[in-house]
Amino acid sequence: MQDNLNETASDQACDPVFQQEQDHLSDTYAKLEAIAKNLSEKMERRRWQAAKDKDDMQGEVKHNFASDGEAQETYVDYAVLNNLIRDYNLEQDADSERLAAAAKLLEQPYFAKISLEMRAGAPAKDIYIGLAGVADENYRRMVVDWRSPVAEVYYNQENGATSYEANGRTIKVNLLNRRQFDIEGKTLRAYFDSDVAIEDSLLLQSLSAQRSEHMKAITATIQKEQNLIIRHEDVPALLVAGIAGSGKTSVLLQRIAYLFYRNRGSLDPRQVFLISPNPVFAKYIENVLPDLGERNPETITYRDLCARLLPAGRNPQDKESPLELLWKIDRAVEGLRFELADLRDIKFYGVRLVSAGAIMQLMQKYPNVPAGPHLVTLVREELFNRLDARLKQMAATEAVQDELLCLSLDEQVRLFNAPYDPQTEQEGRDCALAYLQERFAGAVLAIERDEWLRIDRIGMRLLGVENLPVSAWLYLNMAVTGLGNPDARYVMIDEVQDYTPDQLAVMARFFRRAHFMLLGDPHQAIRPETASYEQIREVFECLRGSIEDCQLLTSYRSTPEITALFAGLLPESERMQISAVQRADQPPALIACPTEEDYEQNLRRVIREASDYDGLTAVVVPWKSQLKRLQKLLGDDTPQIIGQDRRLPSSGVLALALPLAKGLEFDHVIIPDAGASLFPANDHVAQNRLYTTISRATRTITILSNGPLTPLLDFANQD
Ligand SMILES: Nc1ncnc2c1ncn2[C@@H]1O[C@H](COP(=O)(O)OP(=O)(O)OP(=O)(O)O)[C@@H](O)[C@H]1O
Repeated sequence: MQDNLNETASDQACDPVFQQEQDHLSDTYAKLEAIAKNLSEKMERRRWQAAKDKDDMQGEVKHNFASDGEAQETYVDYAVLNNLIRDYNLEQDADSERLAAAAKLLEQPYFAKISLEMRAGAPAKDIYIGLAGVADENYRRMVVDWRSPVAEVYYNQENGATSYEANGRTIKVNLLNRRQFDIEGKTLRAYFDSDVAIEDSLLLQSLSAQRSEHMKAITATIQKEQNLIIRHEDVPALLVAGIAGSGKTSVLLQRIAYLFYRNRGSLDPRQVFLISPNPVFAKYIENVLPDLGERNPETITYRDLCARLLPAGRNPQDKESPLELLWKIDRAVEGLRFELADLRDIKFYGVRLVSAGAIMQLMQKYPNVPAGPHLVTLVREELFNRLDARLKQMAATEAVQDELLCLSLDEQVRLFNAPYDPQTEQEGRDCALAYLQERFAGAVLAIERDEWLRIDRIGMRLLGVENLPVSAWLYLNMAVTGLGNPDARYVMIDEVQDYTPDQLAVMARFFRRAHFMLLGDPHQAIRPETASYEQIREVFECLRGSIEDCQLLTSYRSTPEITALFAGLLPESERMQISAVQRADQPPALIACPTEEDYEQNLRRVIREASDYDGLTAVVVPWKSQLKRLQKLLGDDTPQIIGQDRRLPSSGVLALALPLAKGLEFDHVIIPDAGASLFPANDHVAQNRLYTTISRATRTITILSNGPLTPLLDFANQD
């Protein structure tokens, strides 16, 4: 590998390759500036021209509806005007996308170059790869997007004969050189030519940079095993098992960016869901996709999802349902027939708008349609009509007309844009209908949400279970009514090991047409009831047909010393496969304090010292309740406590519980008490908690205990 990282400015001046690349960069940068300037001017001109054309044409439209023919002519004029505006908008949108790409590239025009021999003996073709693609005025590619097919060769990290896939074809090429750049704006700082796959100077350089309060994109340094996942073909479910810090979240976000690129124009961010473990995590990752020039997908927690689907007042957090119960629902629903007691009146403000009996009669109109989503859809449509008819009937009554007269003047103006003063009977009825439609808007929602079905009663009848747990209730609702999101095309679940099997089954069924990507680490399961990888496979094989597996075994987050410490908690066969790429740093500090006094002194000391460190230090306890103990012990010296809705600061010392620290990383981690009472030996879940906590650290880890350290760490003390 050739590396000019340590070259001084004068060395660089003598390096002809450096000079050539700097010249190429300067040239590219100047072209990018010109492209951005031209686009801005073109857009400004178009804006002006569009406004003028619109004014001119609006002046010419006659607004004449006197006869059918004249009305027809007016409509045609409007259509022409609308088309003109649409064409302007389309052109403006396309240019605004190009301008955004050019602006992005002005920050860093590219980060790599591959020199390819496309055919044996043909001259090498240099391809520069950047965050976006851009062509010059002759339509020659100056920079190709990192997601374009040919860029795959860069990520394959293999010099010599290699290939990439484009339009379903495998294209064989010879990679002569793979060059990485450290560039800022128009300045080339360094370049690295790598001919050995595993050496990646840019990666080392990027990893040695201090972490920040927000996650960063890893576009320039995506590794081969990560790239396989990012560019994976669409499958019903892809299950990724990656050790702590192996880039699962990074890969997930890069994949979303890749999907938006590959499906440009057809994939809307609202069709992609990211199920995030908690709001702090969602804030931690929220900048990555916008920095890549893409919009964020719908990011929600499982709890939020349930809250949206459950009836008001029902707590989304609840005991879990055994998978068997869910599978039983599928079987039971097959023979279901609705009974009157399964239905409830649609009733608001004491007014029965549609009775359960009337709903039953509607159902009887379809004797051959079995109970289930199809029948529910038919009845739902009928109910909308019924409600409409009922409101119209009510609007004609004197009682409602009287109510209108009693409305305050403000209310009348808000509802009818003028004081209520109908000139005809029909006008009076129209006003009354508008009033009733607003008053009973909840009824429309209740019909939409199929609240006229008593899911609990149906569950009781079919399954003999009273008060169905949340997931069983949702699952039954989906089976009976077809509740779900059929428009979602991709669903990404991060920290998949933290969900129970029934929660996963609810998501697999709710997003019934989506491709799932499930990322997790079985060793980071910190609650006993969550799904094992075998159970995850069972759920997705059962509900989505099949599941494919991928692994990530390199730690990018932590130093080799920290990686060895958390890997030491794993069985030997797994430990042997794990590697770290960071540069070596300080060994972990393990401090077992013989007395209470000694413990308090040491804890105060390490927290005090941490406040002078560069970067962010987290004091991580296993549960929220431990934070109270910490406060009791340290009083005013307790670090700032981070709760659910907080953003992470960029530096300082903070304290938080492990469930919230999951998925995040900190420069320094302090485990205030790693004694046997919190981390008992032979306790698999406690071992996972320790593994997860240690692996949050990027640079240093300090572990204290009041008394002896947990026997789980005996291996570390022996070294
Ligand atoms: N290819 C890469 N190039 C540069 N940095 C990387 C790369 N892969 C991962 N990283 C960095 O490693 C750290 C860990 O990545 P990430 O949080 O995505 O891992 P993870 O597997 O989701 O972690 P965990 O499961 O432990 O929460 C991040 O700082 C990320 O930027």
